[in-house]
Amino acid sequence: MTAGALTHLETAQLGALEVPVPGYDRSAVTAGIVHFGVGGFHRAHQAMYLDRLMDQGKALDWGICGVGVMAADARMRDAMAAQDCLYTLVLKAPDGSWTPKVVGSIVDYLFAPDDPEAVIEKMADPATRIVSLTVTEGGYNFSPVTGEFDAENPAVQADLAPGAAPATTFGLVTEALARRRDRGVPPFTVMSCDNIPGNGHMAQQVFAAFAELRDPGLGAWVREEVRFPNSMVDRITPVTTEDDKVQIAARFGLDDAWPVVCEPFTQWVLEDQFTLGRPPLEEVGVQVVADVEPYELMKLRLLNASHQALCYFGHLAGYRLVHEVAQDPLFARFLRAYMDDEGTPTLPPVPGMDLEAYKSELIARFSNDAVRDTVARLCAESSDRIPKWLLPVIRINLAAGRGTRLAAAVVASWARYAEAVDEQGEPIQVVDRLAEELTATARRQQDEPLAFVANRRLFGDLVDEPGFTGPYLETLTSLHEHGARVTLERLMAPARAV
Ligand SMILES: NC(=O)c1ccc[n+]([C@@H]2O[C@H](COP(=O)([O-])OP(=O)(O)OC[C@H]3O[C@@H](n4cnc5c(N)ncnc54)[C@H](O)[C@@H]3O)[C@@H](O)[C@H]2O)c1
Ligand SMILES: O=P(O)(O)OC[C@@H](O)[C@@H](O)[C@H](O)[C@H](O)CO
Repeated sequence: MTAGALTHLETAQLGALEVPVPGYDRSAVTAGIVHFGVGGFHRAHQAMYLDRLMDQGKALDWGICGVGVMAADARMRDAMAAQDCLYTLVLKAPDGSWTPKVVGSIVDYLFAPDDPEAVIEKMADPATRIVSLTVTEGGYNFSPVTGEFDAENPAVQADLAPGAAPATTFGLVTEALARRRDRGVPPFTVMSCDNIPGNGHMAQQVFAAFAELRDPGLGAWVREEVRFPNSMVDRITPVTTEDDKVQIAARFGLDDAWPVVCEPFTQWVLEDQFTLGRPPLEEVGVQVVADVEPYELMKLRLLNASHQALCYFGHLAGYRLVHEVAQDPLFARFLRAYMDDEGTPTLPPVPGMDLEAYKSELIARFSNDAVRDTVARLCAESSDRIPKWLLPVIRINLAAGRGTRLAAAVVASWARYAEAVDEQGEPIQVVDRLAEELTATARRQQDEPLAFVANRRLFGDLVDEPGFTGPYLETLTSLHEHGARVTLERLMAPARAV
């Protein structure tokens, strides 16, 4: 198909498209949700669930107004503006089939740096009943060891300065909550959809902490009056590539500035704690439960921790795509061994879940070669991920007197990766807000083997735990002497059946 035959994605062209489009009148949809962090995942997950409801003629007063606060979100602002906030979501199945749908549940997008006041007033509007978040693990601004809000962060300090126009999520949301309180409007619910243990509790803690720094009375009000449901969210959503856009144009004749691609699997487990109601999400497959924690722990310690287990070893072994790693039998055995021997024993019973089937499905999902998720995506921002997903597994197992051999090996693989030079002497681009510090410490470890994990802001007291440092050093030494593949072979010997 030539570029001339493409249909630009916009409202006026919906009738001309051959792919499924919103089956509802978008001009009748009003925003009831303000969402911070409109990236790939939000558009593959929450916005898709709302779109499903709207296709059934429901939840038309639960449209989404997206918000970007980071300078880089200007790109999303422009893409959204150019196509009436419409976008194509493509599910990529392992058999090579692509299932497209034009999603219409996002009806507005505000870029906070352009007009913070518009964002605040949108949230202060009584029509806004939920403010949801996918602002990454780093967006919660808390210490990985103490769990406390980092009030020293310069962006937070700037937002606390008297008379300052808020620029962070904390500043914007808190100002809107303050206006609602002053105007006698009940608060909206703050719904975190990030991969953080106890994401609702964490959101409550950091938003209340920020509000308290602004005004202790407001802090107490936020703690008491605002609801922060916990949730478990799951759908592997890689970064959209230029090739995705080219393929979508070729397969569907669609010119979409920023489509989203993802796996077919999706799961959302949510606590029913909403101050001003919620969309009937259970009607489109969301599991609404009283206690999300078991599901959340299952997902973070099996799926997300396994992602970290595969990415550094995988990169060092020369792989760049996630399915290549997961399809390698040695890696699949390692992942399954981590899940069975170390991840699973830390989990409480998970109601209604068959963990054996869940773990097998995870390996199959990672192996989906259509998704083309990248090892680089999983290696990014490790300092925000490892402390939240993997270190709790190590701590719990140490406290219970169980082994930590495999999880410690994963930490060692991160430490080796952070040296920023691979096994062939080629540079590794470490993407992490702490990259400079991490690489400097990792490069010292040839002489000072525990240098990397001596960073107590990330690892707490683990450096004092022989049950951790023993296997950690064993793997680190092996990585330096024999490389990733041989190290994994040694870790997996004698052979385990997967
Ligand atoms: N991609 C996935 O497979 C997936 C699956 C489940 C959950 N999630 C959750 O969603 C989050 C976002 O993933 P994504 O794939 O959409 O990433 P993305 O990079 O496409 O989007 C992230 C969005 O968060 C914003 N953001 C980043 N830091 C911020 C901060 N400090 N304050 C405010 N906004 C900030 C970015 O500007 C961007 O809009 C993940 O970190 C994770 O917690 C992702
Ligand atoms: O997006 P992050 O930063 O939470 O973590 C990277 C991946 O492990 C994660 O995105 C998974 O793909 C996702 O959690 C699957 O549901």
